[in-house]
Amino acid sequence: MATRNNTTTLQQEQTKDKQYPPRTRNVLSVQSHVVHGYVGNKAATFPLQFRGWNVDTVNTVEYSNHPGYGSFAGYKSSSDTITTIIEKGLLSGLEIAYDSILIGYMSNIETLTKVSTIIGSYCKKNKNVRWIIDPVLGDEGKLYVPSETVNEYKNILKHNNIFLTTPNQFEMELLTGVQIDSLETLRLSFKKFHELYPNVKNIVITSIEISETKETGTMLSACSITEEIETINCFTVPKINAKFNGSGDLFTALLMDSLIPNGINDTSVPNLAASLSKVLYLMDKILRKTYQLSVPSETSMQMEHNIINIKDLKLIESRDILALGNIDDHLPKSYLI
Ligand SMILES: Nc1ncnc2c1ncn2[C@@H]1O[C@H](COP(=O)(O)OP(=O)(O)O)[C@@H](O)[C@H]1O
Ligand SMILES: Cc1ncc(COP(=O)(O)O)c(C=O)c1O
Repeated sequence: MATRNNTTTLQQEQTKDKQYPPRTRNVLSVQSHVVHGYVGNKAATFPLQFRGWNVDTVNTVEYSNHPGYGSFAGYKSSSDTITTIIEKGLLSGLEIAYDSILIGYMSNIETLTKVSTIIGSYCKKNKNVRWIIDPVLGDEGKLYVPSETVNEYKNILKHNNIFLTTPNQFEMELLTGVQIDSLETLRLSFKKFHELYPNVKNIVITSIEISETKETGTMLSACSITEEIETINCFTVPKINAKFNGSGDLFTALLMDSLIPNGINDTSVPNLAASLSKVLYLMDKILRKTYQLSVPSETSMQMEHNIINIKDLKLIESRDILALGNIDDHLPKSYLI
């Protein structure tokens, strides 16, 4: 009896939905790789696979662990190896139809330039491929790449059709030349971004701290789209008293997942602010779980005024969160600035 009921439910689902089961989407993800831990491709792969993606990973570095540990071993992949794998092996050789291409940490400017040239011409020929760029330049006022890299990202964003980019506050400042220290300058930075890079469709600033947020222990995340450049949706994010390695990489992967249809929700093209709201909700749950499993409660109390560094996301332990459905009633609401 139970079996028959289950079958009926499945049949009902199949007729109700446009496509059942959901379509498996394909992404080419060009990021760093660590043997131990979860940054770069290691932070993106499991969540994306779990949510129905084939994830083809090209590893820009192969490290034992991320450098934030204080010691590590490994190597940077040469730009020739990376470009041969992408161009000769995957795009020309196998002619894989990717839904999206995601680029994150590049080990040097030569790799960034070569990889972007290849992806740029692939996307020109295949207009439905979404190119997603997480520009890795620095954080909290500190540049951690050679300064020429900033100009290279500017060129790439200016001369290609980019589906989504996810700079942090400092990266947005570098790309626009506008220092963000108030809601007014935040708005100005988006205006400048749209003027400089009109072919970038969706833009999200991952985390923003200005004097107002510092007083309230919060951060902001904000987004805007080319079709409505005057509209900036802003979310208040409660700040957890920790610095997480890999959170930006996970964030961009989850946002890509939410924005690219899987056949079930094709009827309503996902909207950027709605997708960002879902991702912020999931990030909050995953980071709180990571904190709770990483920091003993006594230490947590002692650490109240000091920021603790959490080297590894607890991604596997967060699989129930990645599977969450019916979260619409709990999602954070945005406000316009
Ligand atoms: N300390 C934190 N407290 C709460 N949320 C955080 C924290 N750090 C990161 N996040 C979440 O992770 C997302 C990605 O942010 P972040 O790691 O700052 O990106 P990036 O790597 O681009 O600097 C943020 O939008 C936020 O939702
Ligand atoms: C090689 C590499 N890739 C990616 C990351 C993740 O960067 P973030 O912590 O800003 O998400 C790190 C962080 O230490 C890293 O060392």
